[in-house]
Amino acid sequence: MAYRSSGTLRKMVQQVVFVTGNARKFEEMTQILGPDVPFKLTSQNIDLPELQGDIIEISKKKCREASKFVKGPVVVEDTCLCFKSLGDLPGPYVKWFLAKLGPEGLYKLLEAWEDKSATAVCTLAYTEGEDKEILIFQGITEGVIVDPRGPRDFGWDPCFQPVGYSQTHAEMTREEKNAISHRKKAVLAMRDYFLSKQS
Ligand SMILES: O=P(O)(O)OP(=O)(O)OP(=O)(O)OC[C@H]1O[C@@H](n2cnc3c(O)ncnc32)[C@H](O)[C@@H]1O
Ligand SMILES: [Mg+2]
Repeated sequence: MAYRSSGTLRKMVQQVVFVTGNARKFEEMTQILGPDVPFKLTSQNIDLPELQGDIIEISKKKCREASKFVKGPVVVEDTCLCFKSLGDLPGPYVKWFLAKLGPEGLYKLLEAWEDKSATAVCTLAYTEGEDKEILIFQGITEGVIVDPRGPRDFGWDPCFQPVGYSQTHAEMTREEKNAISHRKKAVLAMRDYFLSKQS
């Protein structure tokens, strides 16, 4: 626990460690949460295994692994990109597809398919400790896979264009992406959980 000064009151603030090897995830999560958060978020870079299975199962196992290293409240995130025409693949395996094919290759995977729709799914798994329950918070954004446009500094952002927008995630400013993203929805669900615990 940490103490935070709030006016004349001193409130107990829970420390939560975000275990991730991806600095951009932490950066976005911090920006989405803003300054007034019901917990204090720090990050720890531990190389967790890339697991197989469905997304909830993967996220829970990942959280349990992380909780063995962090003695206290911990959160992990797993992000999927699911192509409707491909039966939701690459899904949780998008990291490897992206590493081998790049955003162009992801777009080309759908060349033969008329339906280019895709779902970005952000799953947060949180636990208070190694032997405690794991809670899941999920955020989903619908989009289409397009010929990549915009900067290449974060994952598959250049080839993901959210429904209702003419820009890819990569072409948006960070604020624009954070205002609508899969990550925003999951992070705010987690924040709401902490707020509800406080009241
Ligand atoms: O240590 P962890 O948190 O697992 O970080 P990671 O980079 O391995 O992340 P994942 O296992 O969740 O794999 C998701 C892949 O999708 C990428 N990715 C995650 N969130 C993204 C986002 O909002 N926009 C674009 N690409 C994203 C990420 O760079 C990975 O290549
Ligand atoms: Mg990973």
